[in-house]
Amino acid sequence: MRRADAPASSLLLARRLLALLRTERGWMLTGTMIALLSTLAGIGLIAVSGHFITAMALAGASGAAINYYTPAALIRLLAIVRTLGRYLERLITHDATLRLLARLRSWLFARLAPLAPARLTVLRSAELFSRLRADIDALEHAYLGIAIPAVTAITVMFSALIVALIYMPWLGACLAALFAVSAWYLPWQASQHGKKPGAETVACAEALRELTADGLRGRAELVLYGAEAMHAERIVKMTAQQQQARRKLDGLQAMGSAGVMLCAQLAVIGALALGLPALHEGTLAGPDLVMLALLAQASFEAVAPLPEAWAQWGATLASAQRVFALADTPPAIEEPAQVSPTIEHFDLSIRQLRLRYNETASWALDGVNLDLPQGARLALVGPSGAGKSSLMGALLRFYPFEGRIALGGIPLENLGGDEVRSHIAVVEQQPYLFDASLRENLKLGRPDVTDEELRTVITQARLDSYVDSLPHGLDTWVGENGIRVSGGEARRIAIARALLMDAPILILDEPTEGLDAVTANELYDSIAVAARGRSLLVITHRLGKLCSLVDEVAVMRDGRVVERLPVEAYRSRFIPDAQTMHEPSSTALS
Ligand SMILES: Nc1ncnc2c1ncn2[C@@H]1O[C@H](COP(=O)(O)OP(=O)(O)OP(=O)(O)O)[C@@H](O)[C@H]1O
Repeated sequence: MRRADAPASSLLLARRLLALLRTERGWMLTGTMIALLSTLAGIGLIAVSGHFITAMALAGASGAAINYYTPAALIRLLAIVRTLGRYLERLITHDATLRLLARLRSWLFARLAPLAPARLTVLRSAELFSRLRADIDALEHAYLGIAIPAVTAITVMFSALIVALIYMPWLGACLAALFAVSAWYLPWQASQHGKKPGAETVACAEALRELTADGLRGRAELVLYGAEAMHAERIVKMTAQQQQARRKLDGLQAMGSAGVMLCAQLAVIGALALGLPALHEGTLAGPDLVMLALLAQASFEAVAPLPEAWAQWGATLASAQRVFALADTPPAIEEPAQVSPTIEHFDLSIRQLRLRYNETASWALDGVNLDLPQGARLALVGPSGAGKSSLMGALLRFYPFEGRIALGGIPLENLGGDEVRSHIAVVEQQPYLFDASLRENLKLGRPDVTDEELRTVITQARLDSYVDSLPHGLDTWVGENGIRVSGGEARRIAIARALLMDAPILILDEPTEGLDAVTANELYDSIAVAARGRSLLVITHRLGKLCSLVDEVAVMRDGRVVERLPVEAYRSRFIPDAQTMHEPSSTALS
């Protein structure tokens, strides 16, 4: 049953892939046609040249006069078509490939974006990266490595058969048999035997990427625990396994190529064996025999790439299957069918909110009730695992939930995810800085922002002296390979980003966690400016000096808000000396 299903699903995958790439079909078709034309011209050149040289030799020997001009002109034409065709083929097919790549990547990215973060957290980043890169590359290779060789080989075989049948039907039959062996049997055998090592190579490559990425991320721990050699050993073992599988594949490919070459030589022998008697009988001219033998041999040049193309086909389908499976994953959050209603005010109300990360997990939020009226300033405190970040995830419409959250009286389910997030600015504990300039990083939520507006928020976020100290100011590269950004600076950049968003609600997730007292102190001013005129929700384990930013405190424990009280009452409960802010330990809350 499974076997009967397989071709249908392969066909379906191929059709879906073609449909996806239809916007580029003009370029693809042009490239294919030019590739075909230049291959046919190359084969024609060999056959016609053989014919011409033989005819000239025979004419020279017998002293007969022959027409030099027509074949010489034809040879020149074929040579020009072949040379120009090769050049144009490279140009157009590579351009088409790059277009395909861009189209596939942007398509997949657009399909993945709504899956973040709820659906993508189940995939390890290396796996996701591998799918985005290697699988898309494999799909893009389908055009250059499979479609063009297949179309070219089929057309060349068909043309060679017609010519052979016209001159010698038996040569046609002989060629048909040899084409069947080289274009179907050998590639089929290669693909059957190549399945296992092929899958192994892909799996090893993925594992190697994961191992390398993991080793780089955890390099400090590897050095600290003296485990570098052990990690390196695992990489070496995996590389050896990959090389072993690769060797098997290379062996199969070499055997396939040798088989095709053998078929080409057999075709020449066949042409001569069948043609020589005809030559003696006078039913076939000498130049025609040479032309047929050369044509038969040259046709196999077009057949030669087929074993690899065939082997590639299985890997391409496997890649297509993985990519489509990922792209078809339904988003965790369903967007409302109708246009979001206009929000009149920004009161937030949460009732009986429950959230868990999968069907079998325990509830991360288990009946949260909380109000954040417009303009209110509230701190949400609680020990690790109490559910503070989960509450933020639900508010931002990242995760599905039970119960009710309403923004301006409108249930979140009736608002689009982007609509909700456009009203809530978040300053994360560890803001991500893209591998780009500071300007690009700041403009993330507002690409159209003017330099003047940028300057204003930079001043408000107290980033001005930092920006002035940078070698290229706002154009300084700050991402992975750029300058080092301290925890405090990164937080300020995030605050400036949030200010640019101009959202009525601001959420700060552990805004001073990991910062020294001086840096944290400096940050309060920036936060106070960012919070002005907005509802503020500060998420933290320990309130500390953040209490100066809020009026009330909600205490979370075990997925619920267990208490809400004015900030003074909260402080007096835990802090005998409010000036030094001895810790209101999160465990003391429980
Ligand atoms: N992406 C996730 N997948 C599965 N479980 C999760 C995920 N995120 C959080 N949890 C679980 O949900 C519960 C609440 O975690 P959450 O991160 O919301 O708490 P928190 O109060 O923000 O903790 P912290 O202050 O340490 O960040 C915990 O039991 C945690 O293990």
